[in-house]
Amino acid sequence: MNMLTDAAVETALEGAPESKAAKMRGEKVNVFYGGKQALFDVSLDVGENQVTALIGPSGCGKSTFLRCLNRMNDTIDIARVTGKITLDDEDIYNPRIDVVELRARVGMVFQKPNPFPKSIYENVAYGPRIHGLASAKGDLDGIVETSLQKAGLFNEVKDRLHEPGTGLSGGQQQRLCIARAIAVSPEVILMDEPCSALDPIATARVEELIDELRENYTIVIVTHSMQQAARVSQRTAMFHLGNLVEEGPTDKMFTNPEDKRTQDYITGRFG
Ligand SMILES: Nc1ncnc2c1ncn2[C@@H]1O[C@H](COP(=O)(O)OP(=O)(O)OP(=O)(O)O)[C@@H](O)[C@H]1O
Repeated sequence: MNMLTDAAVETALEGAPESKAAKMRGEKVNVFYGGKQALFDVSLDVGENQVTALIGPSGCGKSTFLRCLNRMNDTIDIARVTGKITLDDEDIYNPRIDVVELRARVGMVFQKPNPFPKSIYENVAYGPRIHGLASAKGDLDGIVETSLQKAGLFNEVKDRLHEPGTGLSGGQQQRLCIARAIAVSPEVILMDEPCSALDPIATARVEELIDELRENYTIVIVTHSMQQAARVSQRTAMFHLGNLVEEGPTDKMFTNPEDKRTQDYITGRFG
């Protein structure tokens, strides 16, 4: 006899740790900087419309893995990547892939807010303009406004769109960088310690924003803050010395990890 009614199954599934279809997938990824290997056979799925946090002690390879996801490691002469990384099942290291287009689909937000030395408007308009996403000035205005709105910044800057982006506070500058990433309609947003230069209030604002953004985007975030990983992510991946130690639902990783290294790291015994 089937003991579970449909409603009970639904409830059980709702309560189950979120495991979503992979938007991106790394398979046996190795990265070398010259003769030094920084990642060893890392296989990790990035679920669609969720936040995946990459954690682990300094130098364990979190940023290196993140940079593989939009081929930012290509910009480092001595870096060499082997293995396979897919976006919607397409190999992003295939020579036919247009890297500029890839980086529009897989955008990036860096540790230190880095607005261009241009107006707030131009910071956001630049990407859509070079990617030909707006055919008329009105379209571009619309993209700029929507992107700033999605980044939770529009109300704060709507009266000074033509003033320099560098004149904003650190937290506002980081949200401007998020608006700039959103403006080219990415599918995935990579964030490398996006709050490390921000004060607690600006951090809380960006964390709220990350939570809102996952409805429409897939997000991968590198963070040194265990609290941040616990607050914003649904999945967490723990790295150590270039290896992926384990990955799983964030709740489980922080309450009942499988590996002693994860346990030691989250309880502050090393790192
Ligand atoms: N451009 C580079 N050239 C040479 N070695 C590098 C380069 N970038 C990273 N590495 C090395 O690769 C390893 C992994 O570095 P990575 O920056 O990915 O670690 P991380 O976990 O993000 O560290 P952190 O938390 O300190 O930012 C380290 O040993 C680092 O020294």
